[in-house]
Amino acid sequence: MQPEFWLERWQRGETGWHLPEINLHLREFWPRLGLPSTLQVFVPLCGKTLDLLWLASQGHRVIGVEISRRAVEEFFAEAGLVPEITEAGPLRRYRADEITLLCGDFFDLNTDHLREVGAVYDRASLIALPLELRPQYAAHFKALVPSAAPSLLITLDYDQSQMAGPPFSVHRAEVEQLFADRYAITELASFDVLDDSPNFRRRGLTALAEEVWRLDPRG
Ligand SMILES: C[S@@+](CC[C@H](N)C(=O)[O-])C[C@H]1O[C@@H](n2cnc3c(N)ncnc32)[C@H](O)[C@@H]1O
Repeated sequence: MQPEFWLERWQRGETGWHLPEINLHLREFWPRLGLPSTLQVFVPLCGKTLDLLWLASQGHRVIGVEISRRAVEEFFAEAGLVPEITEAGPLRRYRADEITLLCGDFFDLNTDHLREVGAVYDRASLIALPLELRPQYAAHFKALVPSAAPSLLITLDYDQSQMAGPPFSVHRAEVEQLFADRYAITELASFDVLDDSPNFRRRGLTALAEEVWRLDPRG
């Protein structure tokens, strides 16, 4: 997916992935990771998710990256926060209280941006990327995210021949292929969500699972 695809989706307000509430799986499974609230949490491809606010409410410092300036500015405006804006290399840093959003391309992030990260929450970023880009995403992720940081990952799994993405289907085998060199991977839950997704049913899906993964750094 080219950046223009996402910028146009935001421009046209076609943001069906955006939830009007905190993600239920985040609420349920994040506490099970047992992470100290002192950790900074990285949220890749964050959109304007309210999950950023929930993570901050748990005491975490939060850093997200999002390519759409509209998404970033709407996030702060809708949260009633006035961010301080500074340049951060090719990205633009918006910061208010404990939440920092880097506006720009994930692939332009460098180790300095994520130096303090201690955990990751990824909902719907891996599945936003086409098959050929996911290995690059995972490689860049592993190069930048400090090696001790665990992740909570939320993906979708369906028969990719029934529907073109995004969202793309990511099977267990691919999660393993992308991340098993660095992380022990545990599937925490798999939910049948086809009934919650009439749009995807209309597009031809006969089964749709939402899967929650825990990625723990090895050694
Ligand atoms: C499917 S949405 C998920 C948003 C968010 N994680 C959520 O749960 O609401 C994917 C987001 O990634 C952003 N995005 C896509 N490619 C990106 C890139 N290369 N760098 C930064 N953000 C990107 C899009 O603008 C979009 O907001």
